[in-house]
Amino acid sequence: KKQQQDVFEERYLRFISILGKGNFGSVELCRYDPWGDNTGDLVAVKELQSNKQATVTDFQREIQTISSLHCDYIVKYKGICYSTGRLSTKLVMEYLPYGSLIGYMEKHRQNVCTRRLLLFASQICKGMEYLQSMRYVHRDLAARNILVASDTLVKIADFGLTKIIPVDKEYYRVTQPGESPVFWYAPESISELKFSHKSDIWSFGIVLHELFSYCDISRNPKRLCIQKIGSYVQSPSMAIHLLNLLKDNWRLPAPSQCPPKVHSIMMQCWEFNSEDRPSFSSLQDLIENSLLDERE
Ligand SMILES: C[C@H](Nc1nc(-c2c[nH]c3ncc(Cl)cc23)ncc1F)C(=O)NCC(F)(F)F
Repeated sequence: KKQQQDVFEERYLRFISILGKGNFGSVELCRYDPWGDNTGDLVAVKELQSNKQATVTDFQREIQTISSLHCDYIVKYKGICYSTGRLSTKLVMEYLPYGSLIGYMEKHRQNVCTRRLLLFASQICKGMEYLQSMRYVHRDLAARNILVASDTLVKIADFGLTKIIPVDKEYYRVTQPGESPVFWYAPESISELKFSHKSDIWSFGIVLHELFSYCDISRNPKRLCIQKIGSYVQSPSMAIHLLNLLKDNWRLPAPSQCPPKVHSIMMQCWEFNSEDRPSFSSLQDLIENSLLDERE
């Protein structure tokens, strides 16, 4: 069942640095160096922080999910490492040296043009189209979960909240509200905890807004919503306030210098009724069409 290259021996995993902390795990930069001469590959190793049973099964599901995905626009699974000491499993993935999209934008925003933003958008859309073809709902699509592989390639990562849509249904209903901030959630996810390909589309619209805001922290979705609602409001009533705003047809304001066609794509992703939202394949065409405009 586990091909040989899937198993990484812990004694050859050399810790280098902490890359970041996710929902319930942390990701470390390591070198897998069986020859002990620093010629081994750099890898990203995710391990569970807390060993609460719920998260162990969630982590097993995350490993199951990412190991089943084979797409240029999704971070690659490399294998697992059975940590004897910690009695835990570690997830070994490819290491993307350009880091998170948010960090990349902070550093390079001056020379990222509209065409490159649209290229990144179209790659995320292709990754999501593939995910949908496997009947997965990501449920946490956000710029913080996009990695940069090179100046011209981004990949979707972090499948900690990803679920499979049952064959007889169009959506997945979670039992308790998740950790992910509601500012990326479709209305039906806030009000009924329903997640579907169409709720991923809503989140894609939010990611488009983040891209065209160059992931500027001062204008991120959470900040803009809280400014509108009032910072005195605490969650969970924050969710209700946001839901009422969305019902009243308030939406995130267009980012400055955002091409009108791109803003119109965001607005289509943010149709209140999920069936009025575009599919990832039609989104692909809308983005390619905007890309053509940018060429003229
Ligand atoms: C918790 C971890 N956080 C971070 N990871 C990296 C990173 C660089 N290069 C990487 N290569 C492979 C991986 Cl899996 C991560 C990184 N950089 C900064 C981080 F804060 C993470 O997984 N974040 C989700 C996502 F990967 F989508 F960004």
